[in-house]
Amino acid sequence: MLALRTRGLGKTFKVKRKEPGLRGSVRSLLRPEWEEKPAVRGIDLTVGQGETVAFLGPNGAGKSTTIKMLTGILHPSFGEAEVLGLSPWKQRSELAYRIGTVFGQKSQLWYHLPPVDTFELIGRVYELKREDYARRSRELIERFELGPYLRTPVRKLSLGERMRCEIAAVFLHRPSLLFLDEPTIGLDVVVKQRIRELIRESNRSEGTTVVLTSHDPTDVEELCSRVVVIHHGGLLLDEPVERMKRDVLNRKTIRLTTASELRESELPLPEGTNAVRKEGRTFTIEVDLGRTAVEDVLGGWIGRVRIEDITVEDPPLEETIKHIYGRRGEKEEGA
Ligand SMILES: Nc1ncnc2c1ncn2[C@@H]1O[C@H](COP(=O)(O)OP(=O)(O)OP(=O)(O)O)[C@@H](O)[C@H]1O
Repeated sequence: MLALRTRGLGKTFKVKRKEPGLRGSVRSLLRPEWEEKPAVRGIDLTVGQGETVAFLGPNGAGKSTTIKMLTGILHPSFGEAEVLGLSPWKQRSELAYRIGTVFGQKSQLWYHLPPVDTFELIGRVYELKREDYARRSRELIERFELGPYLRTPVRKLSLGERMRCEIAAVFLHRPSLLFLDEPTIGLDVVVKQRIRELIRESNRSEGTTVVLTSHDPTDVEELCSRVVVIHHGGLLLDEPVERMKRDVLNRKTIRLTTASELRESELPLPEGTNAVRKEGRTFTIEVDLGRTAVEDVLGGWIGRVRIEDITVEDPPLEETIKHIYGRRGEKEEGA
């Protein structure tokens, strides 16, 4: 069964054209001129029930606009969408009973109230039967280990504690489709891991469909089986995470600061590595894990290079997307 399907879904915003300077501001106030700004350029997408899909793209790519159309917040300019068999903008309140949304940057809990009060409120808004609400909230409080924070006003909770409550709250009405927008933003590594486990477990035990946006590659790797990349409002890539990992995430970035000035030619770089930047004494080196291992690269420097500092990181998602974009461009040119 399909959780959602879109055909040629798009949104064009009408924005005021503004000329520079004070005179321009006054003119656009008195005699505004409008221009069309395409945000989403016609997306075809299907997501099956129970799938876990990462929805990625650089800032301004059109992710939020797409999610807002799929949740009925925005009316599209063209195209069609069906979410759980409903039209999001025509049957918005019906849909609200069946989906859940978490925005990492915005809280749905009442700031001055303890989470337990918001839970009660959500139970009433979604018209859950008393005994059903009691059973479900008990189960979630246990699973998310919320006991210690339940009666503390939200304003006094740490970000990690609050996010656990946020995610538990969204599961109260048993949504069959979850939209998670940056659910682990700003959290420390341990809390991020716990949040991911809880989302994964809900997907496994309740078959909840998950559509996630995140700038953290670990969220994508650990939570999703499929990745959809949007760029300049259009679909760029739609493939299993495994394949993307093999092709693109199979890289690490090493940042090496040497204790003394070193020319690029003096740094031993084995096959499968590529020095992409040198700023002062800091080199940025990309490692293709399919061709060499990070420890072999580091091993080649020990005793030969005086090292002041070294870090090993995943390439930033923005770079990964640029890499995908480059690869696609090459394919299209070659076609
Ligand atoms: N209400 C609006 N009016 C005019 N333009 C808008 C509006 N909302 C979004 N846009 C524009 O549409 C484009 C897509 O924005 P959107 O917020 O969907 O991107 P995004 O992929 O979610 O980015 P981010 O990762 O930064 O949240 C951007 O160029 C943005 O400036």
